[in-house]
Amino acid sequence: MTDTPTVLKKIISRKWEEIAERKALVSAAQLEQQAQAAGSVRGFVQALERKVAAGESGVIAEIKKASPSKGVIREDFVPADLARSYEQGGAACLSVLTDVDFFQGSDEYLRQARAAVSLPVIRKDFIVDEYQVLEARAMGADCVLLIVSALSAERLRELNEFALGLGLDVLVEVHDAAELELALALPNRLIGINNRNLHTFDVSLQTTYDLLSRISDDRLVVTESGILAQTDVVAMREQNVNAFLVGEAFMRQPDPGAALANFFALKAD
Ligand SMILES: O=P(O)(O)OC[C@@H](O)[C@@H](O)c1c[nH]c2ccccc12
Repeated sequence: MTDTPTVLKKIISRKWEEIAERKALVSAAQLEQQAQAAGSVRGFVQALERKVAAGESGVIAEIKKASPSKGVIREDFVPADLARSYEQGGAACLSVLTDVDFFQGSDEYLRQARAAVSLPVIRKDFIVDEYQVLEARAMGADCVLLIVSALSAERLRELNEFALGLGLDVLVEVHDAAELELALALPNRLIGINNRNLHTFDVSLQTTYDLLSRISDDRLVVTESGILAQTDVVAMREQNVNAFLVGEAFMRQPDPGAALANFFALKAD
């Protein structure tokens, strides 16, 4: 019996080809020099902490043109304008998709977005190799995403250490209890719970609620994907989830930053 490749598996196998193509153009040694020459990082975790400590929501606002499940999400796509709009709307951080083949993203979008604002930025991609972490640091990212379901336990630990060693923050993303165990074995402050299953694309906010009780207060939980309405934000905040990663709901609005401000304009009582 052969397994039907899930979307995540297709993306990962293409990722290895992409890495080989890129290594042929820029060696790891060259990239290391670029990473060393990159300026200082903007504290990604710190920016979220600051919002949450002030009783506000820490919002990671995503710049995403398209996705494999939704196709093109936004036609009018100028990363620097989107970044400024998000900053004005009160985002704590930005997320920029850099995957080319499945999300129509680009490294250049990350550079353009970051240069337009003073917010920290996460490179949103499918990281499986140290080379991509070096790329992230070299292109100016402040944080990287590590998706537990895309990695072995050992690779997760190695890539995490490598990223932290370069001064990057890391958002470790989980989707179920087994993945969460692996994430909790790391010292990281941030735990992302992806409400979207990357194998099937099913989305349920229940994913976050189900995993919450297993996570102690020394972690900062980021609920990711499928936050579509202010009622979702209210429900999450009632469970003491105060950090959010939101893309599509903002990207579909003419003014994404204004949408963010509306979504999160909640009186803390
Ligand atoms: O557009 P949404 O449903 O608000 O989701 C944003 C973000 O969580 C989603 O893009 C995402 C979360 N983890 C990922 C991993 C890879 C690619 C994309 C993602």
